[in-house]
Amino acid sequence: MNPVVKSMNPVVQPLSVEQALGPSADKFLIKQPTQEQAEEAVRTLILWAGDDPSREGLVETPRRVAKAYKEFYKGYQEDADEILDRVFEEVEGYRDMVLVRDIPFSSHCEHHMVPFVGKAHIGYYPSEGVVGLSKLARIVDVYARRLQTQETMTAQITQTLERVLKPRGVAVLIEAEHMCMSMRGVQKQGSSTMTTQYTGLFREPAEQVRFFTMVKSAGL
Ligand SMILES: Nc1nc2c(ncn2[C@@H]2O[C@H](COP(=O)(O)OP(=O)(O)OP(=O)(O)O)[C@@H](O)[C@H]2O)c(=O)[nH]1
Ligand SMILES: [Zn+2]
Repeated sequence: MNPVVKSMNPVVQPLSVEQALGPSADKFLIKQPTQEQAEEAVRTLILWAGDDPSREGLVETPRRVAKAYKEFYKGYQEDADEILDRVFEEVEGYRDMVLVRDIPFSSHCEHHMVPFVGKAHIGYYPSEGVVGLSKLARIVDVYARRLQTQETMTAQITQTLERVLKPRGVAVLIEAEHMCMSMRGVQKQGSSTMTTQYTGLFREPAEQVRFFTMVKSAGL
């Protein structure tokens, strides 16, 4: 039986998309709803699920969900180009591939807002210096913590490295499991999706083989 749902606060209404977007559809001009409006939207979804947002176990949930959203989607507040603004040039002429593999990430697909979780592997051939290794992992998080598809995320990471570092080549491989395919819908647990994007030297098939072999070779 459905729980009895008490009336909700009539004053706070969730912001409509039109209100949030204003006259422009430019996503960077989106007016952020207030915390209260975000919490009200969560209450609406709890009702939609069929539960009572005013019962004890759920009464704090809208506040927690709003807080969690700040974390899940903090990439909108971050600028990937700024993260890469420091290049180390004193590397004794090192010019071979730099590969950071097995960078774990969790993201949310833009179609269902359900998690997809996996690993990113990033390789590049430096031109005028190298970038801090942790910065590559930070770039992954900037895009993972937004709504998008795995393909978009792969392309965005590649384009950012290409634009800012101007390397001789970039290779990005992402493998992930999409909860929208395992927890719901077609319900295929364990299937994974791989996406790749290559630029510069990595357009050569032999370089792609080398990259893939290094990604999949035995670890430490
Ligand atoms: N290409 C791509 N598709 C994705 C990604 N994340 C989720 N999807 C897919 O997005 C599609 C959305 O399809 P729709 O038919 O519009 O939505 P749906 O009725 O929920 O589809 P089902 O998941 O098949 O139930 C699904 O096939 C998902 O598997 C992604 O990162 N990349
Ligand atoms: Zn999905």
